[in-house]
Amino acid sequence: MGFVEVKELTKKYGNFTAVDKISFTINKGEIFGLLGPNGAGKTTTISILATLLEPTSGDIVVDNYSVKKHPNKVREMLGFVPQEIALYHSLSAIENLTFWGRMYNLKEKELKKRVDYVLDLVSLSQRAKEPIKNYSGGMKRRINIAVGLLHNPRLLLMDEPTVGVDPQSRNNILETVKNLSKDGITVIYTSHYMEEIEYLCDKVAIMDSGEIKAQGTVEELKAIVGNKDTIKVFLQRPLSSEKITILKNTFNFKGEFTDKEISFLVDNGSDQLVDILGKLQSLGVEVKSVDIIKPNLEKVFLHLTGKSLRD
Ligand SMILES: Nc1ncnc2c1ncn2[C@@H]1O[C@H](COP(=O)(O)OP(=O)(O)OP(=O)(O)O)[C@@H](O)[C@H]1O
Repeated sequence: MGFVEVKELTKKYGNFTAVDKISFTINKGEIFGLLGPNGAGKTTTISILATLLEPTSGDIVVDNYSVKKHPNKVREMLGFVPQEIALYHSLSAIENLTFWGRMYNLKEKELKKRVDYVLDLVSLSQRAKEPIKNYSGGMKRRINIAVGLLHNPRLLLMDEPTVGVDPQSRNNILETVKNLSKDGITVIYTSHYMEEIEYLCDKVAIMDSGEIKAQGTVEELKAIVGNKDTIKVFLQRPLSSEKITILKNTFNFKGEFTDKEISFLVDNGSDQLVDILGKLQSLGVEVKSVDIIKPNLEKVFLHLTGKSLRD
């Protein structure tokens, strides 16, 4: 039994099904990614987990407590970082955090310690006394994350936490999430940025149109498209059909030949590159440039849904 069990979860808004019978399991301390484009149903799923929305059918169980039967028990365990920033702009970071800490009923002595701790975690201790209105969007979002961590949750829900943030804050957020997981906190992270999901997540569910199209580790998902590198060789001159036949007979791995480029699907692109270029040269093929493309979740998404993640 996992720490979080999502069981045939469905959410309808009127006649429209936003989440359609999805199921997944998350173990304690894992970072679980929900990857999908806008409208896939990620926020709806995470809002049900946060006990802000009720499921139409199905259930989510966190550490044996159902969001339907024991929402208060679930709420105690989780920290929620929503997409919208809910901070008082004229107050400082410390004042905002203290306000939220009191909402969580933290005792004053404990509260002060936790405020210092979470500010350090998001690397904003130095700026903590300034009003939030002086902060960049990314810094505000980091304070939002600090709020979600104040009461020491065992499960942290993060809904697209890096949308619209500067690169420095983005890196800080990604490193914070990694460190939380090392401390045993379970994290659910939604995003439409596949690079973040690949970097962070132990397991991933690919969502589209309210459904989970595939789930597993990043490696397992990449294996759906073959888990091979593509070496693209761009040509100086178009190849004759005779030359293409010779090339096809020479290279015994899978490849695609057009008159302007040749793509090879290989196990380890950088190891095979020199050999491939050497063979092409000996056959008189003039090469303009070369690109090695690693398999990624974007390719997997395209393969599963027929569309791009960033449509
Ligand atoms: N309150 C609502 N009433 C009606 N439809 C809704 C409501 N909330 C969301 N939807 C619809 O449900 C679908 C899933 O939305 P959801 O916000 O869960 O997706 P998402 O993957 O989180 O995308 P985003 O990144 O845009 O938030 C969308 O088509 C959205 O328009």
